[in-house]
Order: sequence, then C-alpha cells, then structure tokens
Amino acid sequence: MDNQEPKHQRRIRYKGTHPKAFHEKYKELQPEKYADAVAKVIQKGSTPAGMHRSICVNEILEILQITPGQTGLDATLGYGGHTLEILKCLDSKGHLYSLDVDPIELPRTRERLEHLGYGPEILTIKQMNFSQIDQVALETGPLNFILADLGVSSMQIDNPERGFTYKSEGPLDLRLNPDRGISAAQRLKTISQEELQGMLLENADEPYSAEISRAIILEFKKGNDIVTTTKLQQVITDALKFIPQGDRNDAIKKSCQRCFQALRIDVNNEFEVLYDFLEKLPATLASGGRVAILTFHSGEDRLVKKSFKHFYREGIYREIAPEPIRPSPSECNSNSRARCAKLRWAIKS
Ligand SMILES: C[S@@+](CC[C@H](N)C(=O)[O-])C[C@H]1O[C@@H](n2cnc3c(N)ncnc32)[C@H](O)[C@@H]1O
Repeated sequence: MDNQEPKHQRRIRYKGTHPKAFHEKYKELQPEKYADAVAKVIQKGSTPAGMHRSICVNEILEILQITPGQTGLDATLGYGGHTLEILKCLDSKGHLYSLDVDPIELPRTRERLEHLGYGPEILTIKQMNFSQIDQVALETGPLNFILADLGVSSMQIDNPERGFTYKSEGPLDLRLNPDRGISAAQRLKTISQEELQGMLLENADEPYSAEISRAIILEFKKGNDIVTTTKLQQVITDALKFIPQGDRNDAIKKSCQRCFQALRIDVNNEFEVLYDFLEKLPATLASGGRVAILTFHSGEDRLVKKSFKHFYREGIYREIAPEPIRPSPSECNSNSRARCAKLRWAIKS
C-alpha cells in the first residue's frame, strides 16, 4: 500500500469572470476582435470603452466645406474620428494638422490612423496645446479650416487611472496632460475655502458650492486627505445629506458631475487656453477660412460666442453662426454625450 500523501498541487490562479483591471474589463477595448460587442454597445446608445464617438460630424463637414488640396487644423485630435472624416474630404490632396495635449491617447490615435493609411504625407500630429495655434500657423501657413471639439474624450473619461469621473475609483488627477501642472488632489490641498467656492460657482454653476467647499476644507482640517475620486464623491455625498431623501440621490449625482467638471477646468486652465486660442484664431485663418467649435458647457459657449461676435463687429469675421447648432434628437438618443453639445462657426473676411 502506498501511504504517501498525494503531492499538494498548487491551485491554478483563476482570474474569475469579473476582471478587475480596466484593460481586462471590456471586450470593446479590442474593437477589431469583438466587432459584434462594439456594435451592440453603440446600438444601446452607449460609447464602447476605449473609443470616442464623434459628435455633429455631418454638421461640421457642412460648415467647413473642405475640398481636396486645402490645409486645415483639427485642434483636438482625441480618438481621431473628426480627423478621419476630414482626411476623407481631402482625398489625399492637401494637408491636415491635428493637435492634442494628451500624451497617453495621442500615440494610440496616431497608430490607428497610420494603420488606416494616413501617414505624415497627409497628416501631421503634434502633442501641443491649441493655445499655441500661432506657433502651429508658422509651419502651416494660412489655414482654410479649423475645428475644435472641446473638453475630454470618452477614452479619457472611461480610464479610471486618469481620475476624470467619480463613477470609478482612481487617483484624483483630471489632467489632460499628466506630465504638466498639478493634479486635482494637489490643487485641493492648497486652495482656500473661498477660492474653492468661487471655482465651483464659476466653472460649473454649482448651487451647493458653499456647502461642498466647506465640507472639503473641513476634511483637510480633520487631517484627512482627498486623493481619490471616490473619496471626493464621499465628501460631496456627506455634505448634501441635508437634502430631502426623495431628491438627494439625483442632486448628489449632479453635484459630483459639476464638481469634477469645475476641477478639470481649473487644473487644465481650460478657460485661459480657450481664450488664447480664440484671440489667435483670426490671424491663423486664410481669407474665407472657416472655423467650427463644439462646446459642452455654458462657460465655454459664452467665451466662443463673445469672441465670434467681437471679431464680427470688427469686420474680421464676415459671417458667424446666428445661433448655436444642436445635435439632432436622433444623435442625442444614440449618444448621450451629445446632449449638451453646441456648435458655433465663423468665416474669416
Ligand atoms: C472631445 S475630445 C475630441 C474628440 C475628437 N474630435 C474625435 O472625434 O475623436 C477632446 C480632445 O481635446 C483634447 N484637448 C482638450 N484641450 C486641449 C487643448 N487645450 N489643446 C489640445 N488638445 C486639447 C483632449 O485631450 C481630448 O483628447
């Protein structure tokens, strides 16, 4: 008889059906491999993880009236959706320059576009802030068209490591370029209650700016840090406990969205860079050149509207959008991120 105990076998580590890491989580992150999964997600009105669905594509192309041989700029490359449509209009003639500040997504988009056959002979991609459009224009010469699709891409929002959303645990960063400036967590550490309240009001019209800024500063006074997205969400949730129960959850969700937006605008100096861009725009456009700008909140839209009106009155723009164009109801239904978009345009004299 063999008395020997069976040799202990090490259990094979089982990953489980619920992958933990973002990159393991969604089939959509490999769109080539899981085309059906991607199509299903889009059909449900959502954006597949790791992708961005471009907004108002037809409306933008109608405004820009791109013809082969022209030179233009996509100031916000993102996933490259608009860039790709513009390249199709150029039909291998002319040149497109595309910018983005994001050092993480930009190489991925460049590779994707190169795979589709758009290399440096037709497309120049630069990691640059669009506030430096005057420097880009030194290389491009007068531009026939310019597009800016402001804000963040779905890939940036969906990646918890970037900290753009309270919906998933991650570092409270919110920088479009994490190599520059300070994170939202560092910013909160040094800000006064008064300044924070002003930031929440100015950048996001937050109705509970007083309560939330008081709660955040109190948290630091207690010796606690706020370095993750979920910790900030918790502080906001606790600060709004006084709201009657029936309305509370919805109010908390909206305040979280607005507070994250306010912080993002602040750490990326979004109003300042947009102002610089708008000021430098006319000088970079050729005569008859067209610009289209897609905004996602009232603060951005106000700046664009004011600048277009100002240069129109000065005779620098010969025509501007009388009213902002909104995405069609069917686009809003199929892509919830389109709902708050406003599109304005101008044509240089
Ligand atoms: C809404 S996404 C653009 C999506 C793109 N139009 C598409 O179709 O895929 C906005 C992009 O602009 C970039 N961005 C935001 N502010 C910028 C700035 N000041 N300079 C350059 N890029 C900026 C963001 O990093 C993000 O990738």
